[in-house]
Amino acid sequence: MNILAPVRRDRVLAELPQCLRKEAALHVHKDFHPRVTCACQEHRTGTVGFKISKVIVVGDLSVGKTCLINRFCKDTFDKNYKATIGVDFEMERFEVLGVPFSLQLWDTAGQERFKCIASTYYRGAQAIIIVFNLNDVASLEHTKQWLAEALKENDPSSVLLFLVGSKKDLSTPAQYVLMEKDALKVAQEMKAEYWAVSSLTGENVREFFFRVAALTFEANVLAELEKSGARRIGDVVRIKSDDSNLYLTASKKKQTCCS
Ligand SMILES: Nc1nc2c(ncn2[C@@H]2O[C@H](COP(=O)(O)OP(=O)(O)OP(=O)(O)O)[C@@H](O)[C@H]2O)c(=O)[nH]1
Repeated sequence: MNILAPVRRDRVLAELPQCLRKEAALHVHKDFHPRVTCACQEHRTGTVGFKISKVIVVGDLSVGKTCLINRFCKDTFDKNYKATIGVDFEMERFEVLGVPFSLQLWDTAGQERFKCIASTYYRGAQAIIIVFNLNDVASLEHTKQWLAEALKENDPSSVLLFLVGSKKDLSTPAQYVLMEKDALKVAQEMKAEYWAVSSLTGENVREFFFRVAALTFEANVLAELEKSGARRIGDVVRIKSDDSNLYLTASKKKQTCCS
């Protein structure tokens, strides 16, 4: 019995959404990994279509975590601040390369007094979104601490990281350029993919969550193929690439089929 809501037509991904900045991206390939595309075509994605992947959203109080999730999931924006007490979550259903895929987006409290409740929900995340305010440099500085706390509960070698600058509508172009320079450095150090968004105008919000869904899906399918013994020597490995700041890379030999 399928108890999940059907996938909305505007949540269908037939192509890999591109990164915002090549300098700080999880990878810059134009398409999904060929083995992932092939596995989807051949209906060999195992349990991926039935799984729900957990994504946690962390960051300082009032940086705009709730607004970011609400803009994407409900297409709403509330200008009044209401602190998140503990946690809250939203489910989002996608269809990626014809395969259903679900994300559970966990909105956590940034306020110190609610943090200890929130941190008990960090475990088991496949992706961590660390949000800072593009107009508040302290909130960028604090992202390292948020990451460290979230990683205490998760496997740093397999979790996908995203560093998101919020409230882009409040920055002048000149201020934005300066902040982006610092944010790219932080993202590179963390091995996170960088995004800048505005929940007020909606700029980049959909693109960002589609990218999160696509990369989480890709990682899930690759893990599933590996589990089912389909992995070949020289295939996808998670490496640190010093020259290019790319965090996921594929083999030099391009594969045309994954059978
Ligand atoms: N101008 C502008 N304001 C924003 C944006 N995103 C959020 N805000 C405002 O910032 C305030 C805080 O937003 P929230 O989304 O509640 O912040 P939060 O990070 O969830 O806060 P905590 O729950 O305390 O952790 C609210 O008044 C929002 O209206 C944005 O993109 N642009």
